[in-house]
Amino acid sequence: MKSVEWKDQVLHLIDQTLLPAELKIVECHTYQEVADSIKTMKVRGAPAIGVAAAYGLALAAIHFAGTETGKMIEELRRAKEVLARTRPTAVNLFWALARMERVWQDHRDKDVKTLKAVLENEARAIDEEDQAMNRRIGDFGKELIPAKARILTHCNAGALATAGYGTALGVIRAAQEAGKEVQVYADETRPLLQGARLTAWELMQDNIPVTLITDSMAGYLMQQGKIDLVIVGADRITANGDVANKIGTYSLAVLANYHKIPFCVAAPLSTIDMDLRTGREIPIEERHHDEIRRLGNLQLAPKDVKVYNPAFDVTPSSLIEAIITDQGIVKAPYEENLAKLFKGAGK
Ligand SMILES: CSC[C@H]1O[C@H](OP(=O)(O)O)[C@H](O)[C@@H]1O
Repeated sequence: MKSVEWKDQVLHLIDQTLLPAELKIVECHTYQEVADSIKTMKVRGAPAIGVAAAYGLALAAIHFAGTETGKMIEELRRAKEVLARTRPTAVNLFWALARMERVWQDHRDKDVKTLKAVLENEARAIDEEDQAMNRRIGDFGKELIPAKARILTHCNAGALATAGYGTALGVIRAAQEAGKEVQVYADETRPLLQGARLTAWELMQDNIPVTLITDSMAGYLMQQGKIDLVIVGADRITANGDVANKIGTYSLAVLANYHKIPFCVAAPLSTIDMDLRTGREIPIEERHHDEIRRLGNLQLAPKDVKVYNPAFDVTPSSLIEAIITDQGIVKAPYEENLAKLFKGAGK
């Protein structure tokens, strides 16, 4: 399953706002259409957002009509600003944009045709590398999964949230592929229901046993001894191991800690922001109030009720058992061990 697919210089996206009722592919021919798809959550999930943005810049390059490289770079800078303003929390977006900018800076003395080609190739590389990273995350992470495991996950950190295979769901896939007996509890993940709409759908496509629960049930399942492990994705991890992820993640981490259940995070290195020392510095996206007041056409609350709608929260590294990355499993002390990981990866 490819949430983002580059075919004939057009970006094809699964419109995730329509799942599970409808599997519809939308085409993006311009970087503006990519930016709109990110803002409106047609494509979502930190790695998928980064890959889509990279292809957005490839589209900006391909559709540049001029002949001067300098003018083309000006257009690319404009496209980068538009894409950077779509969503503030997932660092993969800014990581991908910065990587694409390094490519056009390194080739600023080349002709327009060459620059178009190298940028398209770089976006493809980011796509392919993300898929490979997720497989490695799965390979490392499956070692943490017991032979028979009841796993709780939050939101969607699967193939739909990445270039393929998934991060948290990639670990679950790899564990099942290794013959482990996994059973997943997916909480619905209000307000946009990525768990109910996307994770439940995605796991059922792969015949991975999944039970849907409401967000408020997680504590009760833990209290009943029905959860062996919690595993989630991430949108940004800071140098000390604090993790920004979908709103509700912090609550799960506190509950898991209270019940002495391992709480693990799966993410590629492109989600780790070593420029931020702690989670307090992570910009948290606040989304439209109607996402809470309404559910599609259903008015759930008074039209003018006051709303607070942060899309993410920050889990302190003290509540995290392990961060599973494409370069290996990291445990506390996170500041020291994440720095070692980056050094080892030559980053
Ligand atoms: C594999 S990272 C997925 C990450 O992104 C989700 O947020 P959103 O659906 O708003 O893009 C959520 O935080 C997931 O854990």
